[in-house]
Amino acid sequence: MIDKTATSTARQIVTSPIIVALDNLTVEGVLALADKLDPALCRLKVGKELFTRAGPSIVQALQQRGFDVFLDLKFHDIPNTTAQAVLAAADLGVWMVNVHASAGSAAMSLAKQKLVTGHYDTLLIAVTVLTSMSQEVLPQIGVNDPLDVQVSRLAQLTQQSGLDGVVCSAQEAKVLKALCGADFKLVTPGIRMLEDSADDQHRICTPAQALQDGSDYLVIGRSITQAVDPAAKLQKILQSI
Ligand SMILES: O=c1ccn([C@@H]2O[C@H](COP(=O)(O)O)[C@@H](O)[C@H]2O)c(=O)[nH]1
Repeated sequence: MIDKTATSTARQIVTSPIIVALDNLTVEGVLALADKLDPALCRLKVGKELFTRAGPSIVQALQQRGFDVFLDLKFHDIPNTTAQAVLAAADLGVWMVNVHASAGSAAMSLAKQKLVTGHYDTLLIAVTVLTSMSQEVLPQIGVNDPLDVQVSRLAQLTQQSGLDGVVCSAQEAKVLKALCGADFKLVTPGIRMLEDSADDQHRICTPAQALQDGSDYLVIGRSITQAVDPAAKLQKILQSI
């Protein structure tokens, strides 16, 4: 087991709300990009693609460069498996980890309880409705309510389960801040500058609008990682907010 005090006390103050999603890159590309970015200006997100390729050592390599890491593995399983996976993530000293809210309250509560009992400071959040999804596709997964109703329902379930916040679209931020309060973190992917392509995202928003509406953290991947000069693109985004 990793000494969690060694990793958690090393955390630095980051004032930027930007979390850069490290997708569509080789492991070497990720490290080269990390070396061009300033840990005071952004956090980094390790998702399923990168973690499956590189494993826990990539988390450590990014932490050693001074970055807070959001481990975005979106655990969705029975309560015991979900909670143990969250604990394993916390043992890596990550700043934030997530589960799917649709795993249910038992899974979310147990995971949070394990973190509290173990005195971990890792934030635990839950995904509501993926930002790539639109109202039209919800019936495919048996949801016939309006999308914003489903997002609010899962956000409230997440809060009642004791978690620190949710992943949602910035389009839902205003409503969720009013519903869940200022301390409940809203982590919003699907962030695009006006000149950016939406790619596979449906519920998108500009960085400035997202913050104005109550997003706490903006997850930005391809707009930065696929830019000719990623550090310059990050600067441009920061200037826009
Ligand atoms: O609802 C969700 C949950 C997670 N994501 C993740 O965020 C990034 C977004 O990347 P972009 O390149 O800026 O579109 C990606 O890693 C997703 O897995 C999300 O988009 N929506």
